[in-house]
Amino acid sequence: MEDVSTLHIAMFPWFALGHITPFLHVSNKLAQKGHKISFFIPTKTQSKIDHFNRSPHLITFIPIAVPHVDGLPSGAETTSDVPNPQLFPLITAAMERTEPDVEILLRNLKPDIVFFDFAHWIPKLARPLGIRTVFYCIISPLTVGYSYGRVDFDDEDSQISEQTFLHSPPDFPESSAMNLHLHETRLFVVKSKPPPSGSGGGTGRISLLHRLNISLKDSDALAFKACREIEGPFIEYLERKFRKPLLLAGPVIPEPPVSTNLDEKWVNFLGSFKAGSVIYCALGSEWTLTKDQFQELLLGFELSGSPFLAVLKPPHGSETVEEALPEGFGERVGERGVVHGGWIQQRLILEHPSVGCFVTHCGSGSVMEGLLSKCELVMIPHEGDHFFQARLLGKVLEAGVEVERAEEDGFFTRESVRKAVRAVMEENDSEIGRKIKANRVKYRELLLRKDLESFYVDDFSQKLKTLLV
Ligand SMILES: C[C@@H]1O[C@H](OP(=O)(O)OP(=O)(O)OC[C@H]2O[C@@H](n3ccc(=O)[nH]c3=O)[C@H](O)[C@@H]2O)[C@H](O)[C@H](O)[C@H]1O
Repeated sequence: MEDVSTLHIAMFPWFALGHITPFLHVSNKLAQKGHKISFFIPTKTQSKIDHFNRSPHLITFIPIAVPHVDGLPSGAETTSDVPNPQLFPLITAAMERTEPDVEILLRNLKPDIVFFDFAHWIPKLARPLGIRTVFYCIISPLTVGYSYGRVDFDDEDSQISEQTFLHSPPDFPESSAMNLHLHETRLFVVKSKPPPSGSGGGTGRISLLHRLNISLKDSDALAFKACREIEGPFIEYLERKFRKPLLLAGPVIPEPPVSTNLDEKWVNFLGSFKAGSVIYCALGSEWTLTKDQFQELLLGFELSGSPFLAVLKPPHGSETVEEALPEGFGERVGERGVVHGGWIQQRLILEHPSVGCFVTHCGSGSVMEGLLSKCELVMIPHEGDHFFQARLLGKVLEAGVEVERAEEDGFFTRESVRKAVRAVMEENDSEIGRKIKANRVKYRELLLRKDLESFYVDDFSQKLKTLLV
């Protein structure tokens, strides 16, 4: 019988840094168990993540040439290389065109297993080659459980509307807490419909949710970056839905940053405030606010009375964050607040003792970093999985507060921002605040438990081996 003491695993994540990076984090954990990894990566993108590779002797990057698709900026490889989300379908189309190269690589490299996510055609390529396929999902089981099976993609007449997504499936855990708001459902409608023609053609015109459904159905096994201690009921829900192995990689806590040096500018700024007093706000790598929401958010921080550091892209229609600031804002907040338009060392900022509150869009990376920090959490979810992460943190785990928004258009006001921030920062003054703080401490301790991560990585590694038997 074949020796399965260690495996050769190929990784083929969706061409977005929010996916490539967590695929590399799980590769690091698997390499610690001795598994060899061939990591398929768009050629120029490799330099952006090289520094996360903790086991270069076991993790080899395999460059993938990304074909040009009309309408994409020259050289664009991932979603972070395009100026707006309307161009994401073109990235999808470019990924589809790598299929012949991926097939040759799989044939030549002969891995035991391939991990993939949105490239729904991987099982079809891999099966004849005797390679097992794992749909590795960096978005939560909760999100997948809520979204799966809502639309019959084989029925061309299937009607898709906001109502399709408004309520949880019948037997869904915590169903009333999970129901989406009307403004949130629209995004799911968009993600259910094929992108418009002129989006690269071919299978690039399969909707994102359709892709997800095919991947879930056709793969040999499902695997999630998740743990039962946090998402138990939702994991059990998926186990009931899919009669195939469901593996858990655990929280997959990224290794600490190599550099321990926070830029001096931020050391000086944060160092001038007392412990736990500063609000840090960042909305991930993809979200650009409208100008009025950009201003409401900042006015909310101003009203809160706390010092703040807001890391935001210039809003739509503005070249810089400075030109978009509310009238008289700089004079009023003075040294108390900074609005920064560039990239920042988020993990180091969150570790700074002066930072007491993290206002997050609930991207999966930021949620984990927030839970691992000592900060209180305020959630302003932006899309897809963010909504569910926000409900999970706010309503199920009761470990943070979500900013209230208008049902119809999702608009949040300065007052709703102020209210959420004050609720967590003055936790000692209210029963709800005290409960949230206690829960946040509980989940931080849980995630930092040494045996939690090692249990999941060991178990994940073992169960992957059984897929070969
Ligand atoms: C497809 C989508 O990718 C999304 O990525 P996004 O960048 O929005 O958010 P994070 O996962 O928090 O990832 C953002 C990452 O960037 C880091 N960072 C951010 C801003 C900054 O100034 N400096 C930093 O170091 C941050 O620390 C985090 O690790 C999400 O996954 C989402 O769940 C998924 O659906």
